[in-house]
Amino acid sequence: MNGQRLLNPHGDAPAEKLPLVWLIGGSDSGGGAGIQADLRTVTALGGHGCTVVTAITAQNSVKLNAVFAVTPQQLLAQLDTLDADLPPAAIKIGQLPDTSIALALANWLAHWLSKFRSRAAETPPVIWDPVIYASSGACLSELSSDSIRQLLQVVDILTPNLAELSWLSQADSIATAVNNEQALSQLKVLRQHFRGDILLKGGHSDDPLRCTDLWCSGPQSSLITAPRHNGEHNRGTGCTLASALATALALGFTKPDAVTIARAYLQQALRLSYPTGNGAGSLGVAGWPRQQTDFPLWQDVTAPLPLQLKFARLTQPIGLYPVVDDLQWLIRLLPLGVQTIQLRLKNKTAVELERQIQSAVELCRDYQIQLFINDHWQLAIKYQAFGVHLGQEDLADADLTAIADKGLRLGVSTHGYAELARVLPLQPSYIALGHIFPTNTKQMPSKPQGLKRLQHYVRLCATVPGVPTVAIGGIDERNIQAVVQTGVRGVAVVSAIVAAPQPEKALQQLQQYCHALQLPPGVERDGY
Ligand SMILES: Cc1ncc(COP(=O)(O)OP(=O)(O)O)c(N)n1
Ligand SMILES: Cc1ncsc1CCOP(=O)(O)O
Repeated sequence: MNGQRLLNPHGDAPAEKLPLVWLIGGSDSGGGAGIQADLRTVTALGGHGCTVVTAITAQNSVKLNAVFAVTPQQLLAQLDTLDADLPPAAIKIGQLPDTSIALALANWLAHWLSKFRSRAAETPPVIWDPVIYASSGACLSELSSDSIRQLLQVVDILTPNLAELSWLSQADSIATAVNNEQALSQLKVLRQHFRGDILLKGGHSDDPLRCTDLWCSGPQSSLITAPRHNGEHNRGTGCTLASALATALALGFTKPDAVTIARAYLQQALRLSYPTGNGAGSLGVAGWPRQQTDFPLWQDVTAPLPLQLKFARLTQPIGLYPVVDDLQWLIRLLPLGVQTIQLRLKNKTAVELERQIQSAVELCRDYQIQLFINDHWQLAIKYQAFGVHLGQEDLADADLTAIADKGLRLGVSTHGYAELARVLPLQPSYIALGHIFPTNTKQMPSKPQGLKRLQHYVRLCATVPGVPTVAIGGIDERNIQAVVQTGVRGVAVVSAIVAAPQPEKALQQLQQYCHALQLPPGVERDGY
């Protein structure tokens, strides 16, 4: 070691406390699964794991020889001790060897969580990976239905596989896929006594090519698909997925983003898996997932995107990208050397909308400027605009096939990993990443992403050739340099130009910081 400390993948201040993740589960003497796999995962993703051991298992890569449950007293001593000094940002539960341990944990957590609720404080998310069988097939958990019901009262996210779903819903058969009738009816039964979210894992489904999981959160269901990894060294996949999920939640990611990160982390770990003994080996450990090929495809069950379409590419670098709400702005700003601009018309009459879009297209054609029309894709097609900018919700309603077939470019808004996993495979003409800083221009349902996350998103998108990135939200002359340094190809601004005392001057000043955006690296030569 050269004395340097490892950096948290999502922070550059190693002296800061890392988010704590409590790992409640069994020890695997072989080191492939259980608390050993959990600890590796939490560390790799930038958290600090604390352990509450529920059982000692004697296992190697071939066989499970014995399970020794701790006593409820030993369990409670560990929980109380951690609670006194090391408060968790998330809790992951794995193996619960018997009913007495499950009940002791459920009661302890119910009491502990009620203290948060009485202060109206947010509770740390509790994730339960309900392991019943080791991958060798040996039984790890024998729980009464009453203890399962009590546990489900204190759990926020459940991560069963198909066998565990059948166990939890007391069905007499195991479904063969996460979204067939059998699985859906078992989920319905489970949801009668579980209020939280479910990540149903499809690793044991009958699809030889893909591994598809189902994320059920409130009324929304999404399919999360990745190529199936057919290697034999796959001990601890469930533990790794659930502890990655807990860590991403502890780091402050939204649930869909945390699920996406966890799935990408697992895919990367499977790709890097290695042999240990004579049986199934262990998963590799490699830190924050960065390659798009490790990220799953995220699809809404009801509105999957048509991924076979080919959108036209940009013809110039994006550069400084003003987003304006009236044609008058185009007339003022176009002569100043803008390469890309967006007309984001809100609250206009139908007649005015059409008039402005038609004039804007003609004007930008004269100046050879890349004009994106926000939302109004029918009018953009009608007047042959350079491109359309759509939000995530708009994607389901718009005729993407017509946009692609008519040669219009497509820009898409994203607000995190799950949305990126949804739209990166679509290969739009650019991807907007927002909002980076607080903004007063638009009420945002999400939190600002900040520069660190922006940097991660930019690097991830850079692994998909020809899809440049644009940063948006709260960008002004105080922070634009730092934004440009993340490697984004465009910087979209609204108020820093249109609310400036001298908009033309503000635009020219901001442009000066964007020179680096004019020099696209070789990989993007086929399309900016
Ligand atoms: C470059 C760029 N990024 C994001 C947005 C936001 O678009 P959308 O999600 O469609 O929301 P509204 O603009 O309609 O409020 C954008 N317009 N441009
Ligand atoms: C439309 C939009 N989408 C995400 S943030 C944003 C507003 C950006 O405006 P500003 O540059 O004034 O923060």
